[in-house]
Amino acid sequence: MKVLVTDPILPDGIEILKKAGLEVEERTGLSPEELKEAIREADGIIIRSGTKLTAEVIEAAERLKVIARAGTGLDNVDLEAANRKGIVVMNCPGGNTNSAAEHTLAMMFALARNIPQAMTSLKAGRWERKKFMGRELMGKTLGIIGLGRIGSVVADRALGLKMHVVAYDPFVTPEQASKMGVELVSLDELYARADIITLHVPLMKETYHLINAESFAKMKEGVLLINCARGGIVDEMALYEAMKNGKVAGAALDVFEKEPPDPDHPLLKMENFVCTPHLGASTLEAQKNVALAVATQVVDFLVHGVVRNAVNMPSVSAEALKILKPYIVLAEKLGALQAQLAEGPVEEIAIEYQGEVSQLDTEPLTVALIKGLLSRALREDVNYVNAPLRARERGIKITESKTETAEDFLNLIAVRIKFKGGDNYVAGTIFGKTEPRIVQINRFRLDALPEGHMLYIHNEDRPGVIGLIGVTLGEAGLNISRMYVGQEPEKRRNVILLSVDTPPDESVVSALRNLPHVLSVKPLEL
Ligand SMILES: NC(=O)c1ccc[n+]([C@@H]2O[C@H](COP(=O)([O-])OP(=O)(O)OC[C@H]3O[C@@H](n4cnc5c(N)ncnc54)[C@H](O)[C@@H]3O)[C@@H](O)[C@H]2O)c1
Ligand SMILES: O=C(O)CC[C@@H](O)C(=O)O
Repeated sequence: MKVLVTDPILPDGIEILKKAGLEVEERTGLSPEELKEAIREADGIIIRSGTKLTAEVIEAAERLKVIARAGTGLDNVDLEAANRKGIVVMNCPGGNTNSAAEHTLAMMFALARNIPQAMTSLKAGRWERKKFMGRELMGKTLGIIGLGRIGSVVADRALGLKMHVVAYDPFVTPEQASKMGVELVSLDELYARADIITLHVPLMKETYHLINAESFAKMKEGVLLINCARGGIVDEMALYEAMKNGKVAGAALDVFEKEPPDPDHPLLKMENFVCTPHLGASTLEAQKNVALAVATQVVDFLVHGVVRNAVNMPSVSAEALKILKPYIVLAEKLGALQAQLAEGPVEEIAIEYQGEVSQLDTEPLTVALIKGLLSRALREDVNYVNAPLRARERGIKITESKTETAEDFLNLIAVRIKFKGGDNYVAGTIFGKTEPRIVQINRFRLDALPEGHMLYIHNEDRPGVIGLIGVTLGEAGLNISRMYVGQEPEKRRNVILLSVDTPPDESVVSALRNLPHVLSVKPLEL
């Protein structure tokens, strides 16, 4: 398998890929056209912020299975296009958190003490001590927008500088914030109170131009602004205006809406504007962390099938996968069984996890079950990434419930589906630690290994029917490897589930259907 690396990552990471037997193609600085060509044959791609994976580029990939970001931000990847193609998208959060937080602090000091400007002036032969009067950080209020990984490290370090820290983050509780020593406030209150504002939110629809002319109007006179998160969160022209009219006394940007910014960008001409070319993660430590992390994740996924830090499918660690794997297999087979039993388009799937399995992370099992069900109709167009999306697109309602105990079994996955015109119930369990079994199909209780070519037969409970079925299959050269027979006494009906070594063709199925007392025959593939 081939991994394309289109932004520089440290050799330590490349080594890990090669040692795992992956072919590595390092090609940086590609044009969009060159990227489309290079990605065509890749099984995985590793990127940083320099590569834009647009829908058009992703569409050009013919066997791509994973997009891995050596870093955090995924705003340069068209996630929807990746979802549509069933490509796993993963990042390496955490590896550059400290570096990005320290860069933010460096920017804060640079702004507060005019370090870049003073240095430029001195290097130009001037000695301007009066001009570069600074301000202390101690006692000032720092407003953090986005109290996630980086925001909280910045908060911790700022508290060490004896600053007051207020933060706005709608997804953090006041209790969580207060444990960090941070006061959670509304965005307007943050604008009103902060002497310095720093941004640590991802760039999304909701955060695009979050800082705009209206927000500057609500800020304190002489506020300092720092953005080491993503370009586009700040409306750069509004910032320019706010700096020109003195509302913002200084601003520091590590990131720009367009990278690199045009050389005549008006902010670059402002003296109180400090900037770096997207260096937040550019430390040896962070680059080593992300190179090792991204390479290990890609190897884990391409070579061992283990998914970590994926943003578009449930992530499962290697340890968890060992426990979950048999249930994933069972869930997928239950989905496939339901798809083949359904006599109309599926409208609803209700999954109940009972007993031991209810204590596990069942999200991957639900995804596997949906995949098993939809694979019958959509084949290669559905996988673990896009299965829930495909189900939603088809208007299928999915519900999941859990009960701690399972009657008669240690663990049970029960699935009822509603389709146009009826419903079906199937349930399965894991025997021992790894053996999947189907234990119920509607009211028929059984103990069947869900594997290979099977026939699901309803017949009237009369002597000789099973014999006739055996003879018909034997005459067609089909060997029965397993057979499960159950009764529905009140209707005097039998249900037979049998496994055959080779798939029965249509003539055999129709011969079985024509046998006396046989009511229905359904071939199944599990
Ligand atoms: N400059 C660099 O080189 C560099 C390096 C690393 C990360 N980053 C960027 O820094 C940003 C933060 O990274 P992180 O690892 O801390 O991410 P994170 O996911 O840990 O934290 C983001 C926080 O933002 C909050 N949030 C989301 N929407 C919000 C909104 N509308 N208002 C307020 N808060 C909101 C979330 O609840 C979360 O707590 C990302 O954009 C990332 O790409 C930049
Ligand atoms: O690739 C980089 O150096 C930038 C990384 C950073 O922006 C991130 O989001 O992790």
